[in-house]
Amino acid sequence: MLACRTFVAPARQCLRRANGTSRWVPALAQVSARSYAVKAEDKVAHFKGTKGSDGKFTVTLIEGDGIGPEIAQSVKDIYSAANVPIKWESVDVTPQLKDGKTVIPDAAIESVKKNYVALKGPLATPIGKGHVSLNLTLRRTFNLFANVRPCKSIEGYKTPYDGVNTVLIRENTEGEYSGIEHVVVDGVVQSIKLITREASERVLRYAFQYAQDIGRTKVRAVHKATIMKMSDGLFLSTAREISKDFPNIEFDAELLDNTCLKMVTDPTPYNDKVLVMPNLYGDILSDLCAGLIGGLGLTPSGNIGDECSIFEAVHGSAPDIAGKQLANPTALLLSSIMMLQHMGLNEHAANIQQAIFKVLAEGKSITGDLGGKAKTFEYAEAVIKALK
Ligand SMILES: NC(=O)C1=CN([C@@H]2O[C@H](COP(=O)(O)OP(=O)(O)OC[C@H]3O[C@@H](n4cnc5c(N)ncnc54)[C@H](O)[C@@H]3O)[C@@H](O)[C@H]2O)C=CC1
Ligand SMILES: O=C(O)CCC(=O)C(=O)O
Ligand SMILES: [Mg+2]
Repeated sequence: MLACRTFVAPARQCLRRANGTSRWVPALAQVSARSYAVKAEDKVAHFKGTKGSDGKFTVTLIEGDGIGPEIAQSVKDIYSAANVPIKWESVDVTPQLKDGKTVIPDAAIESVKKNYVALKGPLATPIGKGHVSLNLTLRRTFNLFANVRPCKSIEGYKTPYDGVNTVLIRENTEGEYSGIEHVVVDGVVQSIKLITREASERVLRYAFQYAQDIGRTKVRAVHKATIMKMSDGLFLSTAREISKDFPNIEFDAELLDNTCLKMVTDPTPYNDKVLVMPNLYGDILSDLCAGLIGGLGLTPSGNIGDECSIFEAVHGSAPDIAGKQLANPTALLLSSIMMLQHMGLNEHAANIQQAIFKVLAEGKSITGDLGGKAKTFEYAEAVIKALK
């Protein structure tokens, strides 16, 4: 296994060939089976950002809508207190119209391209008329083909399920979220679910490699190829093909509805697996998983591409609690920890992570979604006090 030793190594050096095949897959910071910590031997992944003369990395920050600015402020305060060598480059992603299409401002695109990594708060999408999802646009713009969504029980925070530790990888660029819709005739609309072998292969190969890297022995494809025989059928047959390149990983498949039933009955049989699935299923199932461990305030994610990666919480802009200091910043913080691991800043990641878990386990300064009374900033202050 290739492991890059320096942040500035050329990208190709930092990619590894997947089991003798002709394709290269990124060797990403990994969520280990026990924590969000990167596996020691995989310390530095394919991150290419460079340190400035002040010893700091520049990271693009998209604060987002609704609760976004409040939870982003918590991250900034905690990072500053923990002396994380990062300079934030805040960008505005207010959508612009160009040739009738919604686009993200060039300055934001250039910032992510330059820095290779971004932390992103939630962006709201209007229902029906209005701009397209900027979240999906960002993923497509940077070809962030895999959305890694781990979900792990928080020690000391009791839910009906103990020891949940699921890892879900969602195809992130096409499927039901391709955005191809049109009116056929008045009263009849058509929405295209686009599945390509190329995008399926890319995310599937990533999922098998990811399972191997974090020491999981099984990959399960979640699908509805019984109904969507061609589209999910292609995803599934591609999964079967790719699995042959990973003889040490057991591969099987499960229908999505059955997965939902089993997950809410007993999620622990999923702890030795990496689940991989088309876009929409991953979106829905990751909210379901969040519900198993205490809600959306707790679950992080990483949108991974060959070049750039964008880290964000699973949740949205939470307009019902925005502007009231009621939001739980843990999900964005844990996303930022995935980001630090991706950048090879593992000691800083470990320090902030232990502080978060300590505060959550103590339960004295937790936010309302977890049954506590702390405001967003009070929780952040408690995390700062718990830093080493
Ligand atoms: N990746 C992104 O930026 C995403 C954006 N969205 C957008 O967010 C907007 C709102 O969508 P909703 O369906 O309401 O989903 P949501 O995830 O924003 O909220 C669902 C529920 O979870 C709660 N919640 C979410 N995050 C929380 C946190 N950090 N702390 C405490 N409670 C939290 C909310 O208060 C709400 O009750 C929509 O415009 C949607 O398009 C939704 C999901 C992901
Ligand atoms: O872009 C949106 O509005 C929602 C996206 C979403 O739910 C997700 O990525 O989990
Ligand atoms: Mg979602």
